[in-house]
Amino acid sequence: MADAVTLRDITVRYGPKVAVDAVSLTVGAGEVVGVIGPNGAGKTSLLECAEGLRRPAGGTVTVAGLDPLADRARLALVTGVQPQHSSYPDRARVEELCRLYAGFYPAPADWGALLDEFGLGGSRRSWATKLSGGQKQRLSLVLALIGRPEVVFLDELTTGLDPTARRDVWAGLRRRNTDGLTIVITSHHMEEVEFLCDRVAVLVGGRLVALDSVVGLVRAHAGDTDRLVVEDAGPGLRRELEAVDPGVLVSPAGQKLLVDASGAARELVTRLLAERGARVREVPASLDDVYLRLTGQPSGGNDVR
Ligand SMILES: Nc1ncnc2c1ncn2[C@@H]1O[C@H](COP(=O)(O)OP(=O)(O)OP(=O)(O)O)[C@@H](O)[C@H]1O
Repeated sequence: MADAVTLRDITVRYGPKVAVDAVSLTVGAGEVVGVIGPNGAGKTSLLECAEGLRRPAGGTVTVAGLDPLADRARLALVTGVQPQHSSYPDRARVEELCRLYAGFYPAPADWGALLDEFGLGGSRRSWATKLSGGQKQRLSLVLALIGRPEVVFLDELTTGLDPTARRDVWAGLRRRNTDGLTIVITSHHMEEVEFLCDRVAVLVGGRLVALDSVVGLVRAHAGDTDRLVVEDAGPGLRRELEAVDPGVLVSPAGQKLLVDASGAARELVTRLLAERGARVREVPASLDDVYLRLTGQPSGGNDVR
């Protein structure tokens, strides 16, 4: 697989602050790569170097065989960018923006169909600035896709989108990826990254601390953190479980309890649950667990699957 994006030893500085510290990352043509990490980890700064929006203090970048800064005009024809925050002119309707963007490219996509696909068909005549946060986010995705790019950079892809819209966006990107689109996303939603990404780069404090498939990351960093789901937990069971050991974490999830326990505490928990006749199943460790391990903080997602 040829590389669509090559970032080699990229360093970004803001004054004395090192925001990205010698990060190397390649993205194969047709691959989907996610960049995750806490706020301020350097994800946007790194992407901006690939998008031709920022000159790194050190390192080299190639995107679709081009130098993003020297070949910016050509790069714009083959890449699409969904920035983290979009701002639109005050008096521009959605359809006017689409028409304007379509005019930049030699063979643009059918933007009416794109608007329909991403749930904006009824908003064609709306002022872009008056759209809701989630609608603005979807418009910026439509604008990123209008030029039929080879590579897209999507910064916080579905932040602010309702669950149905998120799934529509994922499905739309999956279809395009099947047709060859290379996708680089940043996201704080681990479920999204698990669903979409072939490989995941984890940034912490500007450094690349891990890069692998989700399965590889889980195996390397969270192999011993399978969780227990207790079905139909009776009253009082949560307190009993928490009393087993201070290291036991119990979260309520509807009628269920989600239990994190390892080592000796896990054995005690398992015995207690057997004594109480609880129905228990194991959920494999997930990217959430990897994130927690590598960053020391929860990702915000804690779904029982
Ligand atoms: N224009 C700027 N001037 C000065 N410092 C900046 C600038 N942009 C980013 N930073 C700093 O660089 C670091 C990395 O920021 P960046 O936006 O790349 O992180 P991020 O991982 O994308 O964060 P988030 O998840 O919050 O979007 C942060 O400490 C941030 O405060």
